[in-house]
Amino acid sequence: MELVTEQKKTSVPVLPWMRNPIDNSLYDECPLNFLPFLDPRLEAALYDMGITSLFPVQVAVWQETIGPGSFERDLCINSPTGSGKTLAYALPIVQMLSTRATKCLRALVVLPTRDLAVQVKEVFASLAPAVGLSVGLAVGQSSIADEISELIKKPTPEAGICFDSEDFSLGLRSSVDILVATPGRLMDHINNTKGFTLDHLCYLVVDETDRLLREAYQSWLPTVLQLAHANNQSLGPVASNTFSPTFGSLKTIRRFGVERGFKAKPYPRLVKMVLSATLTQDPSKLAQLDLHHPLFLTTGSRRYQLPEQLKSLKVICESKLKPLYLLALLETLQGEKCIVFTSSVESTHRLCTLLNFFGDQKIKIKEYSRLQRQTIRSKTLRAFRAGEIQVLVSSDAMTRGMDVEGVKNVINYDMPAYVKTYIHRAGRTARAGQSGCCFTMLHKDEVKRFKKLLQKADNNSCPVYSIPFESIESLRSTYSSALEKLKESIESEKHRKRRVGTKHSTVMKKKEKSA
Ligand SMILES: Nc1ncnc2c1ncn2[C@@H]1O[C@H](COP(=O)(O)OP(=O)(O)OP(=O)(O)O)[C@@H](O)[C@H]1O
Repeated sequence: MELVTEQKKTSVPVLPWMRNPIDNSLYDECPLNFLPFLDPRLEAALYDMGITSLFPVQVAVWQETIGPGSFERDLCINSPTGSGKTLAYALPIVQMLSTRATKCLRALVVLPTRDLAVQVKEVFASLAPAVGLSVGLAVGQSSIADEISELIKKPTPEAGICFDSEDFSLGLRSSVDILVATPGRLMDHINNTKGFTLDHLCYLVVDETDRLLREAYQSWLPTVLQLAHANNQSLGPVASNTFSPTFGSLKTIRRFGVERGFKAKPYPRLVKMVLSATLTQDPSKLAQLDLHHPLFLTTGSRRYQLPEQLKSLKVICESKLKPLYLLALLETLQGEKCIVFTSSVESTHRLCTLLNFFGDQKIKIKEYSRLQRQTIRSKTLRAFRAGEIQVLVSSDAMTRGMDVEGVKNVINYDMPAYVKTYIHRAGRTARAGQSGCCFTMLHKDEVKRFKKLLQKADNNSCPVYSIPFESIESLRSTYSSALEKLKESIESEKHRKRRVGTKHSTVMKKKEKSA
């Protein structure tokens, strides 16, 4: 079995352009006042964000975009969690678009989840207004009608002039220069929103690429590429004067990429930037992105890299006493901000309910999972950011990309099944050069498997973190009553669900009858 896996691993070819990457770690941090070509308005906006220098990956990307690289190649960026990938793409895109005279949708950033998109939009929103650009969000946070009115500007009818509906839709324009979207809502707008067009798109960012490529999401990627490609052709040297009547004399000039082996003939293209802390190397997956002469930027020589300031620790415990070990561990962490990961939404709910039945807690513990409504999730996240909640028990909804200041610890209540999951979960701490700990709770039978998993992230150091025996003993007396309460709570939830289900089906039957 092992042998087969090994053979499989070695038989996957690494794409030639991935063999000689640029190493981000060879760059030093660069103070803003030394960064070449940085627009002074953006420099001021960065200072306002509390940023005084750029991190290595940001300097490397700046070189390849605004610097001598000049956006000539598509960029594939593999860089550890918390290393600052968002600003690495946001800053050059905003700077490039700062000279645009007319508003239309030029940059599209796609992310896998709503919370992540909201977070990234905030980074753009801290920069873009400084140079007169607007940023929109298409994630389904508000109603589609509200979203459309944020994204599309209607023509203002002049006094005495009456538009018929066709004229009216011709006058629709984008209200935003940059759009941050999740694939589902993006497709809704592509398919249904009048005036929404990718005709003028110059930059496409696919963040958390490996996650987004795993899911087809109504073929969002081929659709975006096809729409952009169709426009590329209409923007070709011959047809470069043919533009959508919507924009009158407005011309969209894309970057002119020079394809090697293409007789150095320039042609307009959509610039792509794809990023992850665990970027796929699978040629068939990367082929979906249709990259132009891609340049690979990675950090260090290893495929996967954990943040430098991250300490990995393991807690060995008996399965049936695991909640007690967790509580005792949380006690030793003394209310520091902490995320506890479980393997499913159901176990997240059960564990969080159980922990709260222990009573007499000095720390506030809340659940965060896809089972919950978005409004509840957003409220929980806000409270966690504000420090009103100290512990989040989370399913993998929190695993990728989420950036919450001051998270000191991550606890894997259930051992992650894959190294990529370990990397993304652990990466919620030790961000932006800060220190942090990732504890993994293991039964002794899991220790060997976990060691192998960590080795894939080149981590051979994961000492045991001991929980004092007395701490466990002191919790035992409340354990059985907490378990009893959990059982009752789950039962009553089941009843409630059944009642709601019956009520719903009675209403449906009545409706059918009256129809
Ligand atoms: N140049 C900088 N100076 C100080 N802080 C920075 C800088 N760049 C980014 N940060 C901060 O670092 C944190 C991590 O950044 P970001 O979320 O972009 O990381 P990431 O590489 O995308 O991580 P992940 O892979 O987990 O998504 C954020 O809080 C961000 O504000």
